[in-house]
Amino acid sequence: MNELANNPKPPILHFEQVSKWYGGVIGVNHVSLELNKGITGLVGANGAGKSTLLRLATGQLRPNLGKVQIQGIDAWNWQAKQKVGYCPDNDNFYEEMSGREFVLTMARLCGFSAPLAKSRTEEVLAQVGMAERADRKLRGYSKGMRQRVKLAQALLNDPQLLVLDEPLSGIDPIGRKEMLDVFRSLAEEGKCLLISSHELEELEKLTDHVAIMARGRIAAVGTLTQIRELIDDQPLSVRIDAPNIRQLAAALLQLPEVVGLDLEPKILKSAQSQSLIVFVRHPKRFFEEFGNRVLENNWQVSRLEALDDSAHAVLGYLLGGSGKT
Ligand SMILES: Nc1ncnc2c1ncn2[C@@H]1O[C@H](COP(=O)(O)OP(=O)(O)OP(=O)(O)O)[C@@H](O)[C@H]1O
Repeated sequence: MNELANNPKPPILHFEQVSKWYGGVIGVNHVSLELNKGITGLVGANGAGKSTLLRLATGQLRPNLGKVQIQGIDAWNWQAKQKVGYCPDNDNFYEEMSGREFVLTMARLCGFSAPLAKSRTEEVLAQVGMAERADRKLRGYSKGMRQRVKLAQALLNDPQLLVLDEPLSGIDPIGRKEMLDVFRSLAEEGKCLLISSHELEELEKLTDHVAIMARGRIAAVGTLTQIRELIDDQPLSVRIDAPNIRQLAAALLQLPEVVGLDLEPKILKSAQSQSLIVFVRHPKRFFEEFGNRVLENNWQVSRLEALDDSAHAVLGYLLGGSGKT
Protein backbone atom coordinates (compact mmCIF):
# COMPACT_ATOMS: atom_id res chain seq x y z
CA MET A 1 0.00 0.00 0.00
CA ASN A 2 1.25 3.47 -0.81
CA GLU A 3 1.32 5.31 2.51
CA LEU A 4 1.59 8.71 0.83
CA ALA A 5 -1.61 8.10 -1.09
CA ASN A 6 -3.44 7.47 2.19
CA ASN A 7 -1.79 10.39 3.97
CA PRO A 8 -1.72 13.28 1.55
CA LYS A 9 0.40 16.25 2.61
CA PRO A 10 -1.56 18.39 5.07
CA PRO A 11 -2.43 21.91 3.87
CA ILE A 12 -0.07 24.74 4.81
CA LEU A 13 -2.91 26.42 6.70
CA HIS A 14 -6.02 24.61 7.85
CA PHE A 15 -8.98 26.05 9.77
CA GLU A 16 -11.59 23.49 10.79
CA GLN A 17 -14.87 24.83 12.16
CA VAL A 18 -13.08 27.56 14.08
CA SER A 19 -14.86 30.03 16.36
CA LYS A 20 -13.32 32.69 18.57
CA TRP A 21 -15.16 34.99 20.98
CA TYR A 22 -14.02 38.02 22.92
CA GLY A 23 -16.33 37.78 25.91
CA GLY A 24 -19.74 38.11 24.30
CA VAL A 25 -18.41 39.43 20.98
CA ILE A 26 -17.83 36.98 18.17
CA GLY A 27 -14.52 37.45 16.35
CA VAL A 28 -14.72 34.53 13.92
CA ASN A 29 -17.63 32.18 13.57
CA HIS A 30 -17.42 28.58 12.30
CA VAL A 31 -14.65 29.26 9.83
CA SER A 32 -13.27 26.42 7.71
CA LEU A 33 -10.48 27.18 5.27
CA GLU A 34 -7.58 25.37 3.57
CA LEU A 35 -4.69 27.21 1.98
CA ASN A 36 -1.63 26.05 0.09
CA LYS A 37 1.10 27.81 -1.84
CA GLY A 38 0.18 31.02 -3.63
CA ILE A 39 -1.48 34.24 -2.60
CA THR A 40 -4.91 34.49 -0.99
CA GLY A 41 -6.52 37.83 -0.34
CA LEU A 42 -8.67 38.14 2.77
CA VAL A 43 -11.20 40.88 2.28
CA GLY A 44 -13.82 42.30 4.60
CA ALA A 45 -15.20 45.50 6.06
CA ASN A 46 -13.89 46.89 9.35
CA GLY A 47 -14.76 44.53 12.19
CA ALA A 48 -15.47 41.58 9.85
CA GLY A 49 -12.98 39.38 11.71
CA LYS A 50 -9.89 39.53 9.48
CA SER A 51 -7.35 40.37 12.20
CA THR A 52 -8.83 37.72 14.48
CA LEU A 53 -8.51 35.11 11.74
CA LEU A 54 -4.91 36.16 11.07
CA ARG A 55 -3.99 36.03 14.77
CA LEU A 56 -5.48 32.55 14.98
CA ALA A 57 -3.41 31.52 11.94
CA THR A 58 -0.23 32.77 13.60
CA GLY A 59 -0.98 31.02 16.89
CA GLN A 60 -1.30 34.28 18.84
CA LEU A 61 -4.90 33.45 19.65
CA ARG A 62 -6.34 30.08 20.48
CA PRO A 63 -9.78 29.18 19.13
CA ASN A 64 -12.69 28.56 21.50
CA LEU A 65 -13.96 25.90 19.11
CA GLY A 66 -12.40 23.99 16.23
CA LYS A 67 -8.75 23.67 15.24
CA VAL A 68 -6.13 25.69 13.40
CA GLN A 69 -3.16 23.80 11.97
CA ILE A 70 0.01 24.66 10.09
CA GLN A 71 1.14 21.70 7.98
CA GLY A 72 -0.71 19.39 10.33
CA ILE A 73 0.65 20.95 13.56
CA ASP A 74 -1.51 22.91 16.00
CA ALA A 75 -0.89 26.63 15.26
CA TRP A 76 -0.44 27.25 18.98
CA ASN A 77 2.56 24.87 19.07
CA TRP A 78 6.08 26.42 18.83
CA GLN A 79 6.99 24.12 15.91
CA ALA A 80 4.10 25.55 13.93
CA LYS A 81 5.06 29.12 14.88
CA GLN A 82 8.46 28.58 13.28
CA LYS A 83 6.74 27.94 9.97
CA VAL A 84 4.83 31.24 10.09
CA GLY A 85 5.90 34.83 9.46
CA TYR A 86 3.62 37.64 10.59
CA CYS A 87 3.37 41.28 9.57
CA PRO A 88 1.00 43.05 11.98
CA ASP A 89 -1.06 46.03 10.86
CA ASN A 90 0.35 48.36 13.50
CA ASP A 91 3.92 49.59 13.35
CA ASN A 92 5.01 50.53 16.81
CA PHE A 93 8.76 50.50 16.33
CA TYR A 94 11.53 51.75 18.52
CA GLU A 95 11.97 54.76 16.25
CA GLU A 96 15.60 55.47 17.14
CA MET A 97 16.73 52.13 15.71
CA SER A 98 17.73 51.74 12.10
CA GLY A 99 15.85 49.21 9.97
CA ARG A 100 18.93 46.98 10.00
CA GLU A 101 19.22 47.11 13.81
CA PHE A 102 15.53 46.33 14.14
CA VAL A 103 15.69 43.24 11.91
CA LEU A 104 18.90 42.10 13.59
CA THR A 105 17.28 42.43 17.03
CA MET A 106 14.30 40.40 15.83
CA ALA A 107 16.67 37.76 14.45
CA ARG A 108 18.38 37.46 17.83
CA LEU A 109 14.96 37.23 19.52
CA CYS A 110 14.10 34.41 17.09
CA GLY A 111 17.07 32.52 18.51
CA PHE A 112 19.67 32.94 15.75
CA SER A 113 23.30 33.03 16.91
CA ALA A 114 25.02 36.42 16.47
CA PRO A 115 26.80 35.59 13.16
CA LEU A 116 23.76 33.79 11.74
CA ALA A 117 21.46 36.65 12.77
CA LYS A 118 23.73 39.06 10.90
CA SER A 119 23.81 37.06 7.68
CA ARG A 120 20.10 36.29 7.82
CA THR A 121 19.33 39.99 8.37
CA GLU A 122 21.23 40.89 5.20
CA GLU A 123 19.42 38.18 3.23
CA VAL A 124 15.93 39.27 4.23
CA LEU A 125 16.69 42.97 3.78
CA ALA A 126 17.86 42.19 0.25
CA GLN A 127 14.76 40.10 -0.36
CA VAL A 128 12.50 43.09 0.36
CA GLY A 129 14.72 45.58 -1.48
CA MET A 130 15.85 47.45 1.65
CA ALA A 131 19.54 46.49 1.89
CA GLU A 132 20.70 49.90 0.66
CA ARG A 133 18.37 51.95 2.84
CA ALA A 134 18.37 50.02 6.10
CA ASP A 135 20.86 52.18 8.00
CA ARG A 136 18.48 55.12 8.28
CA LYS A 137 16.55 55.56 11.50
CA LEU A 138 13.05 54.10 11.48
CA ARG A 139 11.50 57.42 12.44
CA GLY A 140 12.38 58.80 8.98
CA TYR A 141 10.90 55.87 7.05
CA SER A 142 7.97 56.19 4.68
CA LYS A 143 4.97 53.93 5.22
CA GLY A 144 6.20 51.67 2.41
CA MET A 145 9.66 51.33 3.95
CA ARG A 146 8.13 50.49 7.33
CA GLN A 147 6.05 47.76 5.69
CA ARG A 148 9.13 46.32 4.01
CA VAL A 149 11.06 46.19 7.27
CA LYS A 150 8.12 44.43 8.90
CA LEU A 151 8.06 41.99 6.00
CA ALA A 152 11.82 41.45 6.35
CA GLN A 153 11.47 40.41 10.00
CA ALA A 154 8.58 38.11 9.06
CA LEU A 155 10.88 36.33 6.59
CA LEU A 156 13.66 35.58 9.09
CA ASN A 157 12.65 31.97 9.67
CA ASP A 158 12.08 31.38 5.95
CA PRO A 159 8.44 30.55 6.78
CA GLN A 160 6.07 28.45 4.69
CA LEU A 161 3.16 30.71 5.60
CA LEU A 162 3.27 34.50 5.54
CA VAL A 163 0.41 36.31 7.22
CA LEU A 164 0.19 39.98 6.32
CA ASP A 165 -2.35 42.28 7.97
CA GLU A 166 -3.22 45.25 5.71
CA PRO A 167 0.33 45.49 4.29
CA LEU A 168 -0.70 47.86 1.51
CA SER A 169 -2.63 50.44 3.48
CA GLY A 170 -1.22 53.93 3.25
CA ILE A 171 1.46 53.06 0.69
CA ASP A 172 1.85 55.29 -2.37
CA PRO A 173 1.31 53.69 -5.82
CA ILE A 174 5.02 53.20 -6.56
CA GLY A 175 5.72 51.62 -3.17
CA ARG A 176 2.63 49.50 -3.63
CA LYS A 177 3.77 48.15 -6.97
CA GLU A 178 7.15 47.28 -5.49
CA MET A 179 5.49 45.47 -2.58
CA LEU A 180 3.27 43.53 -4.98
CA ASP A 181 6.40 42.43 -6.86
CA VAL A 182 7.95 41.20 -3.60
CA PHE A 183 4.77 39.26 -2.75
CA ARG A 184 4.70 37.69 -6.21
CA SER A 185 8.28 36.53 -6.00
CA LEU A 186 7.66 35.00 -2.55
CA ALA A 187 4.66 33.14 -3.96
CA GLU A 188 6.80 31.92 -6.86
CA GLU A 189 9.20 30.45 -4.30
CA GLY A 190 6.29 28.26 -3.16
CA LYS A 191 5.23 30.17 -0.06
CA CYS A 192 1.64 30.59 1.05
CA LEU A 193 0.70 34.25 1.54
CA LEU A 194 -2.48 35.32 3.32
CA ILE A 195 -2.94 39.06 2.84
CA SER A 196 -5.78 41.03 4.39
CA SER A 197 -7.28 44.20 3.05
CA HIS A 198 -10.55 46.04 3.31
CA GLU A 199 -10.37 46.91 -0.39
CA LEU A 200 -10.91 44.16 -2.92
CA GLU A 201 -9.49 46.33 -5.71
CA GLU A 202 -6.20 46.51 -3.86
CA LEU A 203 -5.82 42.74 -3.99
CA GLU A 204 -7.32 42.21 -7.41
CA LYS A 205 -4.03 43.24 -9.04
CA LEU A 206 -2.16 40.64 -7.02
CA THR A 207 -4.27 37.54 -6.85
CA ASP A 208 -7.37 35.97 -8.19
CA HIS A 209 -7.89 33.88 -5.05
CA VAL A 210 -9.86 35.63 -2.35
CA ALA A 211 -11.77 34.83 0.81
CA ILE A 212 -14.44 37.32 1.72
CA MET A 213 -15.31 37.80 5.40
CA ALA A 214 -18.44 39.34 6.82
CA ARG A 215 -19.51 39.30 10.46
CA GLY A 216 -16.94 36.70 11.50
CA ARG A 217 -17.82 34.26 8.75
CA ILE A 218 -16.20 33.39 5.45
CA ALA A 219 -18.95 34.57 3.12
CA ALA A 220 -17.24 33.27 -0.02
CA VAL A 221 -13.91 31.78 -1.09
CA GLY A 222 -12.50 31.08 -4.53
CA THR A 223 -11.52 32.93 -7.65
CA LEU A 224 -13.19 36.25 -8.27
CA THR A 225 -15.12 34.70 -11.14
CA GLN A 226 -16.41 31.90 -8.91
CA ILE A 227 -17.38 34.40 -6.23
CA ARG A 228 -19.19 36.62 -8.69
CA GLU A 229 -21.14 33.61 -9.98
CA LEU A 230 -21.94 32.49 -6.45
CA ILE A 231 -23.21 35.88 -5.43
CA ASP A 232 -25.09 36.36 -8.62
CA ASP A 233 -26.98 33.14 -8.02
CA GLN A 234 -27.60 33.85 -4.37
CA PRO A 235 -31.07 35.26 -3.73
CA LEU A 236 -31.16 38.44 -1.72
CA SER A 237 -33.85 40.31 0.20
CA VAL A 238 -33.94 44.04 -0.34
CA ARG A 239 -35.91 46.58 1.67
CA ILE A 240 -37.23 49.56 -0.23
CA ASP A 241 -38.98 52.54 1.40
CA ALA A 242 -41.02 54.78 -0.87
CA PRO A 243 -44.11 56.99 -0.66
CA ASN A 244 -46.12 55.16 -3.29
CA ILE A 245 -45.29 51.58 -2.50
CA ARG A 246 -48.14 49.83 -4.31
CA GLN A 247 -47.39 51.44 -7.64
CA LEU A 248 -43.70 50.67 -7.16
CA ALA A 249 -44.48 47.04 -6.26
CA ALA A 250 -46.44 46.59 -9.48
CA ALA A 251 -43.55 48.00 -11.52
CA LEU A 252 -40.96 45.90 -9.73
CA LEU A 253 -42.87 42.71 -10.49
CA GLN A 254 -42.16 43.36 -14.16
CA LEU A 255 -38.42 42.93 -13.56
CA PRO A 256 -37.19 39.40 -14.35
CA GLU A 257 -34.83 39.43 -11.32
CA VAL A 258 -37.70 39.94 -8.87
CA VAL A 259 -38.99 36.60 -7.60
CA GLY A 260 -41.31 37.87 -4.88
CA LEU A 261 -42.57 40.82 -2.89
CA ASP A 262 -43.75 41.39 0.63
CA LEU A 263 -45.17 44.50 2.26
CA GLU A 264 -43.57 44.67 5.68
CA PRO A 265 -46.47 45.36 8.10
CA LYS A 266 -44.30 45.90 11.20
CA ILE A 267 -42.40 48.79 9.76
CA LEU A 268 -45.20 50.38 7.84
CA LYS A 269 -44.99 53.92 9.04
CA SER A 270 -46.96 56.93 7.91
CA ALA A 271 -48.67 57.26 4.59
CA GLN A 272 -45.63 59.28 3.49
CA SER A 273 -43.23 56.37 3.46
CA GLN A 274 -43.94 52.66 3.36
CA SER A 275 -41.70 49.61 3.26
CA LEU A 276 -41.53 46.78 0.82
CA ILE A 277 -39.36 43.65 0.90
CA VAL A 278 -38.28 42.47 -2.54
CA PHE A 279 -36.78 39.02 -3.13
CA VAL A 280 -34.32 39.16 -5.99
CA ARG A 281 -32.45 36.44 -7.87
CA HIS A 282 -29.52 38.19 -9.56
CA PRO A 283 -28.75 41.05 -7.16
CA LYS A 284 -26.15 42.80 -9.29
CA ARG A 285 -28.40 42.86 -12.36
CA PHE A 286 -31.33 43.89 -10.17
CA PHE A 287 -29.51 46.89 -8.68
CA GLU A 288 -28.39 48.05 -12.13
CA GLU A 289 -31.88 47.72 -13.56
CA PHE A 290 -33.51 49.27 -10.49
CA GLY A 291 -31.16 52.26 -10.70
CA ASN A 292 -32.06 52.78 -14.37
CA ARG A 293 -35.81 52.59 -13.66
CA VAL A 294 -35.56 55.06 -10.76
CA LEU A 295 -33.93 57.59 -13.07
CA GLU A 296 -36.20 56.95 -16.07
CA ASN A 297 -39.47 57.06 -14.10
CA ASN A 298 -38.44 59.52 -11.42
CA TRP A 299 -39.48 57.08 -8.68
CA GLN A 300 -39.27 58.55 -5.18
CA VAL A 301 -37.26 56.08 -3.10
CA SER A 302 -36.28 57.13 0.41
CA ARG A 303 -34.28 54.01 1.35
CA LEU A 304 -32.73 50.96 -0.29
CA GLU A 305 -31.14 48.30 1.92
CA ALA A 306 -29.99 44.72 1.37
CA LEU A 307 -31.18 42.65 4.30
CA ASP A 308 -28.71 39.77 4.14
CA ASP A 309 -25.56 41.09 5.83
CA SER A 310 -23.03 38.73 4.35
CA ALA A 311 -24.37 39.05 0.85
CA HIS A 312 -24.60 42.78 1.39
CA ALA A 313 -20.94 43.11 2.26
CA VAL A 314 -19.89 40.96 -0.68
CA LEU A 315 -22.14 42.88 -2.98
CA GLY A 316 -20.62 46.12 -1.77
CA TYR A 317 -17.28 44.93 -3.05
CA LEU A 318 -18.57 43.46 -6.25
CA LEU A 319 -20.44 46.61 -7.09
CA GLY A 320 -17.24 48.53 -6.66
CA GLY A 321 -17.73 49.97 -3.18
CA SER A 322 -15.68 49.32 -0.10
CA GLY A 323 -18.37 47.25 1.56
CA LYS A 324 -18.17 49.45 4.63
CA THR A 325 -21.86 49.67 5.31
N1 LIG B 1 -9.43 42.30 21.86
C1 LIG B 1 -10.72 42.38 21.57
N2 LIG B 1 -11.66 42.50 22.53
C2 LIG B 1 -12.98 42.56 22.25
N3 LIG B 1 -13.49 42.52 21.00
C3 LIG B 1 -12.61 42.41 19.98
C4 LIG B 1 -11.19 42.35 20.21
N4 LIG B 1 -10.57 42.26 19.00
C5 LIG B 1 -11.56 42.26 18.07
N5 LIG B 1 -12.77 42.36 18.66
C6 LIG B 1 -14.09 42.37 17.98
O1 LIG B 1 -14.13 41.23 17.12
C7 LIG B 1 -14.73 41.57 15.89
C8 LIG B 1 -13.76 41.27 14.75
O2 LIG B 1 -12.67 42.20 14.86
P1 LIG B 1 -11.35 42.12 13.96
O3 LIG B 1 -10.38 43.13 14.47
O4 LIG B 1 -10.91 40.71 13.86
O5 LIG B 1 -11.93 42.59 12.55
P2 LIG B 1 -11.17 43.18 11.27
O6 LIG B 1 -11.89 42.63 10.09
O7 LIG B 1 -9.73 42.92 11.38
O8 LIG B 1 -11.44 44.73 11.40
P3 LIG B 1 -10.43 45.94 11.15
O9 LIG B 1 -10.23 46.00 9.66
O10 LIG B 1 -11.21 47.10 11.69
O11 LIG B 1 -9.19 45.64 11.94
C9 LIG B 1 -15.14 43.02 15.99
O12 LIG B 1 -16.50 43.07 16.40
C10 LIG B 1 -14.23 43.57 17.06
O13 LIG B 1 -14.85 44.66 17.73
